[in-house]
Amino acid sequence: MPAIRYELIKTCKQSGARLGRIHTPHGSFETPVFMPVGTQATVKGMSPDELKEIDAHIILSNTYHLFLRPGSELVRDAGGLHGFMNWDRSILTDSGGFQVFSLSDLRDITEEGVTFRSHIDGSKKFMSPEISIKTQNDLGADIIMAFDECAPYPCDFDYARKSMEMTTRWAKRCKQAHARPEDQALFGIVQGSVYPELRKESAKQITDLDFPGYAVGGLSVGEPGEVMKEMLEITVPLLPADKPRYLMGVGSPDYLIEGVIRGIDMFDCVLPTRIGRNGTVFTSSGRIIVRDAKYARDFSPMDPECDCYACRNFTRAYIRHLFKTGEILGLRLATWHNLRFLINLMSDIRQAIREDRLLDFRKEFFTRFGYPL
Ligand SMILES: N#Cc1ccc(CCNc2nc3cc4nc(N)[nH]c(=O)c4cc3[nH]2)cc1
Ligand SMILES: [Zn+2]
Repeated sequence: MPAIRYELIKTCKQSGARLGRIHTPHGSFETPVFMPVGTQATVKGMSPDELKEIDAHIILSNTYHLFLRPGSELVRDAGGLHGFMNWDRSILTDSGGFQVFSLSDLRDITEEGVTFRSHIDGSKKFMSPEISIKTQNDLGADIIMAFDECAPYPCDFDYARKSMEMTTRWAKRCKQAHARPEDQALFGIVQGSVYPELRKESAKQITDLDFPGYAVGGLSVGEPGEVMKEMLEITVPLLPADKPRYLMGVGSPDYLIEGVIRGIDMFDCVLPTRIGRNGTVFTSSGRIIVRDAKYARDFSPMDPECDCYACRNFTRAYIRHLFKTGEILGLRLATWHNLRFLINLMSDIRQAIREDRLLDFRKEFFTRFGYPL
């Protein structure tokens, strides 16, 4: 009995996008879905009850951070991530590959694994496919990710090829090391940088290993948006239609819509929570920097069309005041709203798929939000 089951409900006649449902040991949820990021076993500024209030059904946490602090054995002994953070819905953990490359320095990558210095205290650490999987087995997430190398952008073809082939060898080692495939679904990750031939090869090599779901990695790393879309158009059709497809690190409204149109079911990104903490919020007519002086006497909600707690109870003037005075509630309300905005966007996208009008929805949304068509 596999740990998760993907149910394909409908394909949009206008765009080819999919409406689905993923069933996990901690509940099921509709797709396409946006996953709030809770890097260190907490979505910054949000309690589990508040995440449920905004209708979040799956959150992401990071192996790299929890491996360094507090350590996966402590989390295991606390009842895994679900017990430790008291979240009884679904969790996905990233494998640490990307974070090692993006957060720590003094790295040494070998076939065996990666030696790096902790970004916390500079101490020398080592992570391998086996250590990543053992850590994720301890953390107990419903969906875990293969330990991969996310090639830097840009990189030359030869580096990308060598890196992609090592990621495939590492993926095999992850499958072998995985202790509980019936409880935790291990997703493979397709690499290949921005080279079509390598993307096709990686998709074949990774899908030949037969995982319960697949991620498109190596994107949202600084490449032009057009290149990301091209890589999706090449890669996604090579992934099995009866398994979830997850685009890692993507979360701006335009690329959520573009990714769904190209067959992606799952997304995660720190964008809504990170820019929220800096006072930038989404509204139906584009982003606003709510801490700007122009909102000092603006007694309207952040987004008049939003149903969230922050927009129903507070004004831009008040939230600007909270940011200007460094009050924690400001960060929380902006985070709360940005997450609810993206969760509502995914709900609108799912409804557009049901009604076979996702391309029309894109046009309407891009026009109102101020994106170029
Ligand atoms: N604010 C903000 C903000 C900060 C960073 C980003 C880029 C996130 N992009 C990204 N995350 C990723 C995670 C990943 N994890 C793994 N294991 N492998 C990847 O190739 C990978 C690729 C990614 N690309 C986007 C927005
Ligand atoms: Zn709101």
